[in-house]
Amino acid sequence: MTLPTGNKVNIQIVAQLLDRIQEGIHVVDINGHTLFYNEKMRNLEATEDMDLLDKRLLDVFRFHPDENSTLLQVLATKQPIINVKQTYFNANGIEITTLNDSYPIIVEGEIVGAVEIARDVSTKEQIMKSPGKTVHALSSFDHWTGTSPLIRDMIFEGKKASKTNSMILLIGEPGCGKERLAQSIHLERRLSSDTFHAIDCRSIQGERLHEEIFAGGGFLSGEANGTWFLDHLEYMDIPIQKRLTKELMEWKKKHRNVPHPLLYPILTVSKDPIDAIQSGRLDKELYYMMSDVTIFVPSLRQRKKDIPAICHYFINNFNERFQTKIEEVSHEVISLFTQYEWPGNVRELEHVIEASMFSMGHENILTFTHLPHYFRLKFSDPMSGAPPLDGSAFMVRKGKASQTLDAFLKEAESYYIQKSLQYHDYNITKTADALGMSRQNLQYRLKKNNLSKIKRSGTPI
Ligand SMILES: Nc1ncnc2c1ncn2[C@@H]1O[C@H](COP(=O)(O)OP(=O)(O)OP(=O)(O)O)[C@@H](O)[C@H]1O
Repeated sequence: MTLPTGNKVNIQIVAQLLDRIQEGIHVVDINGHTLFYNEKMRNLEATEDMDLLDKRLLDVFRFHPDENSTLLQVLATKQPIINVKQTYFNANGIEITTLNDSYPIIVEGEIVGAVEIARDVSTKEQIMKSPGKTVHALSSFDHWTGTSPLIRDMIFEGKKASKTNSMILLIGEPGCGKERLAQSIHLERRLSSDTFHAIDCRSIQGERLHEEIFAGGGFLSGEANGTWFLDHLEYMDIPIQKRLTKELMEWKKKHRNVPHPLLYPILTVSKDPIDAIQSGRLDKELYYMMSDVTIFVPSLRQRKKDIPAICHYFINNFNERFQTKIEEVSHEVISLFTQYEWPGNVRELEHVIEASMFSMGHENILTFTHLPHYFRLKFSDPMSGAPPLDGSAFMVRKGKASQTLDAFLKEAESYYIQKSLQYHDYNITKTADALGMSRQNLQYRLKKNNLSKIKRSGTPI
């Protein structure tokens, strides 16, 4: 049978082809509205379950640390922007690093839109940040920051588990401290530091992972000793999970009554295991076999009370590393941190503190203005008295009849101008430049949208 032809069919063919490739593709029209978003981009941003048509403007607002959206810049300058590295936390709290190329789309000499091509380099980035598998500076239970009941329970469970020889399953969201807990259990068992081996199934897959686990010297080779920390099982291919289940069952039978086994497996899942089983990412047998001793590591949002102590801990660490003398985080920032949901958990907080301290001069108190731009955009300046700018507030309103497109676009314009002003520290010239309009035009729109009184702490615009 020959392929049917026609524009509609051609578009479908191209869309299906683009869904099969390993680069994320995002195409916007001249107004910055999303026209196309391929499968890989949805995976990267963890937006698989979202109706992107409802999220168009939020896609456009996906600003990254210290950078404006490259797609919007290409629309404004009509010039390609190549090889821009962007690191951010996606909707599932996973840290993603991409290398992006953005190009204008030109039709008959006119720019009609822009395309972003994102190469996922997260795995390489993680390997560069943590070379080698053996960790030397391990954290013990004495170094856990936080006193909230959930953390105290977790430490209690961790110490209890370390008195057994059982295999241990840790469940918790990305960045909440599962590896840190595994290290503490390892040290509590009085095993030597250099026998803590970590295998991250997120960065090692296929044949290599198979070798790490089953080949000579590997985890289940019978020659290994110490703690084997097998991280993110839900990323392991199902056939490897099935083989692992069989071999771990054997291991359990053999070691049930051995007082000092050579091997202590600690495994992790960073998703709800029942969801992971239902979505075909976790083998049911493996889960039931390894869940005799299960410890839940709380997310940061479940223990917000610990945020000030964790900030203090990171400030001390980075002071030592950067030779700085930052003393504290302002009350306003602590209050914003407490409102925020932290999808990337303690690791995300660590990144925010690190980036903020990097941007500080001789000040000794970390305030709102030091926070990374992408993070500030999530809130309004606590000093300005303006209400927080929440995209969903105008995008989705329960119980409100749908409005005309015209009314919606007016609201969207007002929202976007406010966001841009905030991003550019309320500087009219920079905001007008970024929006691709003259100062006069921006001032007219501020007036029209009743925004001319918006200002940053005491500075009239
Ligand atoms: N209670 C804590 N006090 C201080 N630092 C912490 C605490 N919990 C976690 N961290 C730090 O947060 C970062 C993330 O922790 P860790 O790597 O253990 O998380 P994880 O749950 O294993 O993450 P992932 O699932 O992404 O591998 C590390 O730098 C760790 O040292």
